[in-house]
Amino acid sequence: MADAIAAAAAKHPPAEKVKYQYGTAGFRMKADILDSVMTRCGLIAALRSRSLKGRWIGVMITASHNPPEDNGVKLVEPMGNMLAEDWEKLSTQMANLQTPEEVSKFYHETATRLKIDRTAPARVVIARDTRASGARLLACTLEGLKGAGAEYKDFGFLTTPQLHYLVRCFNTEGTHQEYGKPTEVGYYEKMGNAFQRALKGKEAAGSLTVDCANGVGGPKLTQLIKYIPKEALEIIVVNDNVIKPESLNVDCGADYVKTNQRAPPSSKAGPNDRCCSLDGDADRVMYYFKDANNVFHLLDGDRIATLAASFLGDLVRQCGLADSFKIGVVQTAYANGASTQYVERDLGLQVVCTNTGVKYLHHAAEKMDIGVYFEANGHGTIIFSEATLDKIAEYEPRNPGQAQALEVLRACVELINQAVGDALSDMLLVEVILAHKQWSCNEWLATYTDLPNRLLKVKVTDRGLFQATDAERKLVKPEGVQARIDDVVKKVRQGRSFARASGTEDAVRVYAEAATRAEADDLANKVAKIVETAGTLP
Ligand SMILES: CC(=O)N[C@H]1[C@@H](OP(=O)(O)O)O[C@H](CO)[C@@H](O)[C@@H]1O
Ligand SMILES: [Mg+2]
Repeated sequence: MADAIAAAAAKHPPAEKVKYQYGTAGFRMKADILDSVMTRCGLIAALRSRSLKGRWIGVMITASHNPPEDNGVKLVEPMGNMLAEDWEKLSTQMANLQTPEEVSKFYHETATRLKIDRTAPARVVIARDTRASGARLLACTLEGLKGAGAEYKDFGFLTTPQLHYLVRCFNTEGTHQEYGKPTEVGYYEKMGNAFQRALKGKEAAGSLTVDCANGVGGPKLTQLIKYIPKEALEIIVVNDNVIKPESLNVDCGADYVKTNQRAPPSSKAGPNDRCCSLDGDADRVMYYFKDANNVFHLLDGDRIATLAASFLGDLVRQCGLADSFKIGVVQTAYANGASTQYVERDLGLQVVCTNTGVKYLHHAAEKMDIGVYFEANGHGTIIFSEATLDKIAEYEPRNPGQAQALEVLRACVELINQAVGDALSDMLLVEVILAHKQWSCNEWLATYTDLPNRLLKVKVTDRGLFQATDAERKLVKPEGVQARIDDVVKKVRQGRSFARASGTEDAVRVYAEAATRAEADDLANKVAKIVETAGTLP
């Protein structure tokens, strides 16, 4: 075994002078320096599975919304969650070892230290997005899996959330928590059925145009549509060209729409046409439309969270279960202040703010009966605690009104991907809610008015100097910087601003919002200046 591991690692030596890091979203960088990382992730995935006595672990090869020449890999825990933090560290250590012998030694020493039975079965589910480098990187990963003697199932092309779904299905098969059929078709059937049940005869008003970022979401949505009757919802698929992987995320997709605050230039949507954009691996979704005056409006993750929280709140009340569960909303500091206020004051629900990165939001949501969590950029989902799920399953309605609401609630539980944020599932949920409320995007937009805001990136000598606290809303280091930021913020009406080091890019991000566009821009620029001065070493 030791030799097989070293032999696998020997096939792909690491790139010289590169420091690899399992970051917020796994390893993500230029695809041409990832070969060694993939083989070693294969080894780590096998070891992780052995540490859990052969439960299935997922490996997803993707770089999400990054440019086409990038790629990456993330590992998935048995219930479809993100990799445990101590295993992120082990992955980083493994990726940075130089020789095959060191890799083999590290594998065995880790197994001994963590008391992992090296003869236990190792089982891994693997899939990839549509990037050109994916086939090569898959082969590198398989070498690691074979080197470690793992059993694996290669599902070819999948969206990231589909892979998470499969992992959870395999690990819950035959238990009372059975999540679904562990096949790609099983995913479509589950979504399609739940969508129709949740609609309960309601119809979406007008069609929905979906920009698939020229990524894996395109062909997968085309499959999913076969399970959705056209009378219930007409979906128009655009930017689904996966034959040209160099067009992935280029001038389209959720990140383009969010960053540029505009529709993809290729969009042919007319006034009031409901549109949304997925990202490259279909775990983020952004809604938007142009109003009658051709003004563009974005309905981002905050909007999806508020829409879902208000709908679920209504359903729970209609079921007669209002006193049984507390619904909470989890946001990051990037959530628009108007959305936070809307949830707390208008919906009367609790809001928790966490660090940036979905794993933090997910963990906070796990502590709630029903936890709605979304990043402003459109990544999120809703999770129900086990006690909540049991109660919903066992509850006996007392009248026809309650029975109706309960059916919709149960269908929504099925429709929502409990494992991870899923653009296709989130999108269908939004469609269900709009159909029930008989709302167009205009009514959705009218629930509250976003505060004008600005997000800037500041280059500094060492972003490690910037240390934040209080869900990253305050800087503790460099000393004195927060006081200077507070000083400029307090002069601005409805002003709020913070700076934090990015976890994925070499920069410090500055966010500001205020009563008017001019004030928000001015505040962002002032805070950026403070950061730049503090972060530039003489
Ligand atoms: C402001 C912002 O959008 N930050 C993004 C970005 O993190 P940073 O740590 O800000 O670079 O990438 C993360 C991973 O995709 C995503 O979870 C997060 O929301
Ligand atoms: Mg993504």
